[in-house]
Amino acid sequence: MNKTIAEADAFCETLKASDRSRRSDDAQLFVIPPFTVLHRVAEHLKETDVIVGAQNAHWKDAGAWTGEVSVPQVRDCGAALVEIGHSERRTYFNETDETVALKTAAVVRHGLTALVCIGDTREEYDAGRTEEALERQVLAAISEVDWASGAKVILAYEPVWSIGEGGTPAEPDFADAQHKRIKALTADKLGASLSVVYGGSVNPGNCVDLALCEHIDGLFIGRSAWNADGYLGIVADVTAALG
Ligand SMILES: O=C(COP(=O)(O)O)[C@@H](O)CO
Repeated sequence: MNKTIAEADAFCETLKASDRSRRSDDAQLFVIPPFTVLHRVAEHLKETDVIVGAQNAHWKDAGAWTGEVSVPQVRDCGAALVEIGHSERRTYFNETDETVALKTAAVVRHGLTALVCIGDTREEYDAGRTEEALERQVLAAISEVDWASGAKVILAYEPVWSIGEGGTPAEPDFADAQHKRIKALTADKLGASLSVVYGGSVNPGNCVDLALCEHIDGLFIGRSAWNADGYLGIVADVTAALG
């Protein structure tokens, strides 16, 4: 719940003016703005290589669901990707493993990429139940998807204890171990592993160490990327380190 229209415009202008040669052709950038600026940001960035996504979508295509927004609607606004199951949605808006499963299937059904967030709470982490929590969420997220249709699903490991103000960044080795397990689990269930990106207090000081981890396929950045220069700085550092 950040950015006015004017602020989103300024962010996009900086992104468009950025020196493309400072990053590798392999770098895939994405931004996931609020609904209020989704169409505008998608228009701004449509001639660029930056993917634009929505922060949520309902599992039904249309109907009497006042206040909700559907996958066809966000696709109509220019979204190519939809984030599902962020921990704040799970904590404050009663998002469950079941609704995450329905939403993930809806995103895939419409040909968009589902970016599904999973993560252990502080209590689960302290109790040594990280693996169990992640396995439960992964199995739920993939359970309703029609995998025969060329489904595009990316997982985001976002430890709840690492997100936002007061969050503790995960140690790269710890995050890498979770990613390794998640990838092995998806390979076992689907025949090929899903990509897994890491999110939670990613910042200029830890981005390279995280990105260099063998099983971390990308970074999902909040506060350190709200400012376009901060975002581009991390992209430049990471792509330089990855060669
Ligand atoms: O919530 C996220 C991480 O936020 P940070 O501010 O980087 O901790 C993730 O979903 C990216 O928005």
